[in-house]
Amino acid sequence: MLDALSKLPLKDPDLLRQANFIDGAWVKSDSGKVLEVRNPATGELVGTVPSMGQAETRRAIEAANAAWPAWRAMLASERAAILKKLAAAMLANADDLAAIMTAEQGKPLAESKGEVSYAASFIEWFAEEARRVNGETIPQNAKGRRILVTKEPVGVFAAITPWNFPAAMITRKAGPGWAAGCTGVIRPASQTPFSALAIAVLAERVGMPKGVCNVITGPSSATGKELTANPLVRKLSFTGSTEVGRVLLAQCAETIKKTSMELGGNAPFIVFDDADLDEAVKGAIASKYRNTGQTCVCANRVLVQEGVYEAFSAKLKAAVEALKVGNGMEEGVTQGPLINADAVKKVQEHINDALSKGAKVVTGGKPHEKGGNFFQPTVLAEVPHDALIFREETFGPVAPLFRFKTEQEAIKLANDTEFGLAAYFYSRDVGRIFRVAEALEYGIIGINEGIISTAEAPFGGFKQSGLGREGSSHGIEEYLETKYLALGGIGA
Ligand SMILES: NC(=O)C1=CN([C@@H]2O[C@H](COP(=O)(O)OP(=O)(O)OC[C@H]3O[C@@H](n4cnc5c(N)ncnc54)[C@H](OP(=O)(O)O)[C@@H]3O)[C@@H](O)[C@H]2O)C=CC1
Ligand SMILES: O=C(O)[C@H](O)CS(=O)(=O)O
Repeated sequence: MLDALSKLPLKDPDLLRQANFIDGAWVKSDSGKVLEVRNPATGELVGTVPSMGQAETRRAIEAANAAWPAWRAMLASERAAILKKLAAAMLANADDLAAIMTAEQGKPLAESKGEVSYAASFIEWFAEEARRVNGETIPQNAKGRRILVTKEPVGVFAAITPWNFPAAMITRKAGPGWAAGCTGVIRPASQTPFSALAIAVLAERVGMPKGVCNVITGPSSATGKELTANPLVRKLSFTGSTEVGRVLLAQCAETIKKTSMELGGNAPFIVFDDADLDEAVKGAIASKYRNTGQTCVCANRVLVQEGVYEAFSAKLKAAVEALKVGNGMEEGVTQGPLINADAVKKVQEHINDALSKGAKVVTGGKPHEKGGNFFQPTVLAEVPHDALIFREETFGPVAPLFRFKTEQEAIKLANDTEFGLAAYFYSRDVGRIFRVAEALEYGIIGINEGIISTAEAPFGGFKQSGLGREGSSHGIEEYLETKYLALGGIGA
C-alpha cells in the first residue's frame, strides 16, 4: 500500500487521506473494514478508505446536526470568508488535487486541473451568493399588519455524488449548502473518494468548524439507506444515474426530504446545413469526448442534416483520429480509460448493436490495443433510429451519426427521449436558432458551443434528467426554506 501511495507525485502527501472525516476527526470504520480504490488506467491500488456502515453514517448526520445552529448563526460574511479561503486553498493545491483525481478517476491531468478550477469556482461563487440571501416585504393586506418573507437554511444536507467529476459534483452541492448556512454529510462514489476527502482536509485547514463538513465512504446500501431515512437530514442532493435517482427519491419520500436530482442524459448534437462545420467539429469533440465521453452532458446522438453529412463525417473522423489514448498522467494524452470493465462492455454493446442494424464504423469501434479499460475513440455512420445508442446514454467515446432532412425532423428526433438535460446545435441562422432553441425540451442548450457548464449558469434537466438547478443564483435556493411572517398588532 505504501508504495502505491508514494507513487503519486504529491507535493503534500497529507492530502491523500485514507480515513473518513466525521465531526472534525479522521476516523476508521467500526468494523475496521476498508474498500480498495484502484487506478482505472493501471489497475494499481491507489489506497483504501473505510467501509462505513449505518452507525457511522448516523454519527456523521448527528455531528452535522449538532454543528448546524452555530454555523447558521454566523454572519453570512463570516461563512463567505471561510468559503473564499477554501476556494483559494483548492487552487493553491490544484496540482496535487489533480494528480489524486487522475489516479482515481483516470481523466487526463489537464482535464483534472480544469475540474479543480471548476470545482473551486462553485465554492467561490457561493461564497458571494451567501451574502445575497435576501428576503422581502409585501404590501400588507390589512391595516395594522405587515407581510415579511425570510429565507432560512433548510438544515442538514446529504450529498451523494458520481465518479465522473469527483471534485466538482461535491462543491456544486456543498458550496451552496454551506453558503446558505447548512451543514452536511458528503458520500462520494466508491471509485473516487479521495478527491472529496482532500477537500475535507482543506476545509479543516481553513478553519471550517467541526461537523460542518463530514465525508463518509462505504457501501451505498448502508450509507444511502441512513442518509435517505434519517429525519435529521432535511435535504438530499444526488448526481448520478436516473435509475438510482428514482430509488433515492422513493427512499426520501418517507421523511419528505427536499431533493435535488442531477440525473442521466441523452444529448442530441444537431448540425444544420448552415452550420460552420469546423466549429461544429470542435464542439462535437469537446462535448462528446470530454472525460472520454463520461459526462451526463456529452453529445450522445449526432444528428447531421443530409446536405452536410459527408463533409461533417470526414472532418469529424480526422479530428477523432488525432485524439491520444493513454494514462492520464502522460503528457499529451487526451483520452483516458473508461472507469471500469462494465463501462467498456456497455460501450461495445452499443457499437455491436448499431452495426448489427446496419451502421458502419468510420473510425475506432473496439477496445484499444492498450487493453484494460482503454477504448478507441469511435465514430459510427448511418446509424438507424432503432439502435440502442439512440435510446440509451452510452457514457463512452462513441459518436453515432444520424441523418435528417428537415428542421422539424431534427427537433422531433432530438426530443424523442425521456431525458432532457443538455442539447446542442450549430446554425448561423438567427431565426432557426430561436425556433430550435424554443422547441428543444432540454434544461441546457449549447448553441454553436460544445462546452456549456459554468458556476454562473443554472445546471439541470427537464423530464427524467432531474429536479432542481445547481450553480447560478438558483442553486442556493435548493438549500433554503421560505418563511412568511404575518405580523399584526401594529396599530393604525
Ligand atoms: N445529471 C448529472 O449531472 C450527472 C448524471 N450522471 C449519470 O450517472 C450515471 C453514471 O454515473 P454513476 O456514478 O455510475 O451513477 P450511479 O447512479 O450508479 O452512482 C452515483 C452515486 O450513487 C451511489 N449509489 C448507487 N446506488 C445507490 C443506492 N441504492 N443508494 C445510495 N447511493 C447509491 C453510487 O455509489 P457507489 O459508487 O458506491 O456505487 C455513486 O456514489 C450516468 O447515467 C450519468 O449520466 C453522472 C454524472 C452527472
Ligand atoms: O457529472 C457530470 O457529468 C457533470 O454534471 C458534467 S459538467 O457539469 O462538468 O458539465
